[in-house]
Amino acid sequence: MEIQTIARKLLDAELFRQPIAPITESEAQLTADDAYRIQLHQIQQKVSEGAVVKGLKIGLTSKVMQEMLNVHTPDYGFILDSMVFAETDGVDLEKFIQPKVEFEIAFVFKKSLKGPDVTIEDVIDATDYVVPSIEIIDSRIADWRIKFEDTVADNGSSAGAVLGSQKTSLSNIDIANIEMSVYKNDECIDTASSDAVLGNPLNAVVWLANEVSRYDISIQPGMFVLSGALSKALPFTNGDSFKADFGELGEVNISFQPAEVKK
Ligand SMILES: C=C/C=C(\O)C(=O)O
Repeated sequence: MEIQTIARKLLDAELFRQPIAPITESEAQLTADDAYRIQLHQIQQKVSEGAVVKGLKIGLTSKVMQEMLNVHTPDYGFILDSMVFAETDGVDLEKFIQPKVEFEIAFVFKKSLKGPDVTIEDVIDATDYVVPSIEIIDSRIADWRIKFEDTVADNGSSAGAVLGSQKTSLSNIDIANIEMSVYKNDECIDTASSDAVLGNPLNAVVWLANEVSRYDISIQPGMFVLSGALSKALPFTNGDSFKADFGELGEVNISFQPAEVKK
């Protein structure tokens, strides 16, 4: 099947909230390169319709997430303006198919980063500040039955991002040693450390900047990058709220509520 045809199926799955069978079931020969081209085709389609790329997400950078989804290679996807929510928004579950939330560190850039030879020093130099963040992931593939190529083609299973308000310069912290506690409806339900992300979230950004350069993509000033989840992705229902407390980085909040109860 053609790249454009598979991209259209995924776009329709998202639009009509009707998940499709794993692409890898019918397209056993699909390569990682094919999958990234399917992803890019959808993003280019949305951009041609007016969407704006605000950032990128890195996925599958922690052991807990790799084990949870049985996919053991990091990947990435794009975050568009329509996917960015404010902490105060009250996100409606009905927008998604089978969503989960993840807690991550977001890097916001003041300089561009263009691979293929990006180093940790380049990332530190290009970073304006970091903020705590939440990613909403969702799968347009039925029951999350994803292989690596399925989630890549499906924009890294991304569906939304929330950035916290506290901005911290990398020079003021040890980004590889940030402790995080996750609260669901005010109860602490998980903890993790930032070194869960490839040993240091900076490694994840280096990886991303070099990977995207294969497609002539660079990280631009003003864009943000989500590091990948520190801890396990969590399901939720309308009425749930989450807080992730990242200690000296501050906290980030999200609540889910149906559109009709929004103020
Ligand atoms: C399938 C998505 C995984 C992530 O977003 C992650 O590990 O952060």
